[in-house]
Amino acid sequence: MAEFQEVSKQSGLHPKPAGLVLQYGTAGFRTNAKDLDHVMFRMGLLATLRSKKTKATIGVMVTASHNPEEDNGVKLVDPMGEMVTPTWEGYATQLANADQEANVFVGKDTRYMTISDHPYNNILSQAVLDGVSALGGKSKDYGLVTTPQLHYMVCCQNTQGKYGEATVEGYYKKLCQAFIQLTKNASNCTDDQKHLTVDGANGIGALKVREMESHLKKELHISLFNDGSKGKLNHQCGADFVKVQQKAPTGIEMNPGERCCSYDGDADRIIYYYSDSKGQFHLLDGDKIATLISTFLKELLTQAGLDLQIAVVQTAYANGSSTRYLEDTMKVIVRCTKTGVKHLHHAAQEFDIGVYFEANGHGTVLFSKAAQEKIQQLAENTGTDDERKRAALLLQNTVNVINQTVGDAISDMLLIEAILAIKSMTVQQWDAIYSDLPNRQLKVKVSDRRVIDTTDAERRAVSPDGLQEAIDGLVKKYRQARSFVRPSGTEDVVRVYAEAETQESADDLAHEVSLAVYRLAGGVGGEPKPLH
Ligand SMILES: CC(=O)N[C@H]1[C@@H](OP(=O)(O)O)O[C@H](CO)[C@@H](O)[C@@H]1O
Ligand SMILES: [Mg+2]
Repeated sequence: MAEFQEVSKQSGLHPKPAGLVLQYGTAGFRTNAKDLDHVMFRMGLLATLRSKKTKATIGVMVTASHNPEEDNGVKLVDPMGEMVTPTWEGYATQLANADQEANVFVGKDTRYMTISDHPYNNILSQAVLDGVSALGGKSKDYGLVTTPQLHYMVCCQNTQGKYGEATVEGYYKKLCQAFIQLTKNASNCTDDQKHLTVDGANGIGALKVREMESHLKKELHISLFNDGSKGKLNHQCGADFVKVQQKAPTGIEMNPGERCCSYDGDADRIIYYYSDSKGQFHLLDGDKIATLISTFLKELLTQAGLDLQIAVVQTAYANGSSTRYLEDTMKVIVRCTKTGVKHLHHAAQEFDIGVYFEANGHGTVLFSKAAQEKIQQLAENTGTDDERKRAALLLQNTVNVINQTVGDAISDMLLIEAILAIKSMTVQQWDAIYSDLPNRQLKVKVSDRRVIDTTDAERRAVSPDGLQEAIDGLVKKYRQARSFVRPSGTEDVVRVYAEAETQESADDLAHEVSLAVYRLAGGVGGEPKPLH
């Protein structure tokens, strides 16, 4: 805290001359010495930040080398003595030229609010706001919002309102209007079709979906459970619990055949499920969602006569059946990236339409600028024939119901509900598009998980020696089997994934691969135990 106040106070003592713009050149900033005071101060700040980032000492050299005596300059030196990386040259230019107009939007979820009167989340977001103001930035505190809502606000702001209005009301209006326009195309939609059970994970998503309800004009009837009024955040509920445990969350009432969905704690993931008449639980994960959405989009593109390339981006955790269905039956391009949304998002940007979902239910759809323009032209062109126009309008509203900035449980839910309504599809029919291969995920503790290095989008291990050969040998024993291991990026474990023709085979394979990891990659604690 103290240093930020100091920064703020000090910053006023080193004002930037009005209108002066300098560029980080080949060798740093260089100009007449009288114009460099603010640059020096700010490069001090930048060097401090870079030092913290690299956990190393950073050099600042004040010199103008061979320039005339009245000039001076400054260069930043990176940890290994090399010049500061080019990306940071850009930051340096921006910081030196900043008219103190940093603008930061801050939001928070409901975390800790369930602990009686504990003000933790206020303290934390206030610390962020203080940090921004200490560096002279402007900020806007959105208070309680979902993660994707905050992403949406930032995008609205930086597109000068083209993406939408940067308010929570604006978000509801845009998404719900698009949803209502879409569902107008659902003829004879029954009350059963309009009903959805939502598990809010006792988090921010519950609050926000309730806030949004009036905008839906009764086109969707939501029964909300785990709304935070009594249960604990993410405890025995929420998207991650449902996906990993492959069972229904506690705290909800499920009737056979009824569609249910779960959000996660900050509402950027969604998972669907239902239980059949025999009480058997069925999960519809991110792969099923990606398949439903891409099927819908592909049909609309054909009807609209639009030649746009559509791709689905997955990770190694995608069920093998989903990949096969997408490639062989739907004939769409499928890409596999490393785990982590930033990788999927990046890959999806390369296509006219990129549908990306992690199996755990985090995902969205990206439309290139050109694709959006083509759709809009067709929708607005008066000469377009009726069928093409209808499809183009549906595509346009689909674009609007989607939060393209990031995976968004609420937006994804509205899109899925609209698709099911338009196609008059039950959750069972959706589930029957393809059958998941039984699968199992396990974790193995090792002394240093970095000994495992992978390649081919994490599907093959290149170290330690012998591990991949061992996995290959085990996989051969089972039908329709696949398995891979990778160090988690968020927990101190090695994750093991296996799928096979039967649940028993998937479980056995996962166990045997866990043993191989334990033996070859420095397992700690007791040996992994068989599941049966
Ligand atoms: C198998 C799995 O679900 N992994 C998750 C998990 O990453 P790991 O690196 O596997 O710990 O957390 C990530 C961040 O939330 C999420 O993007 C990812 O999908
Ligand atoms: Mg989340």
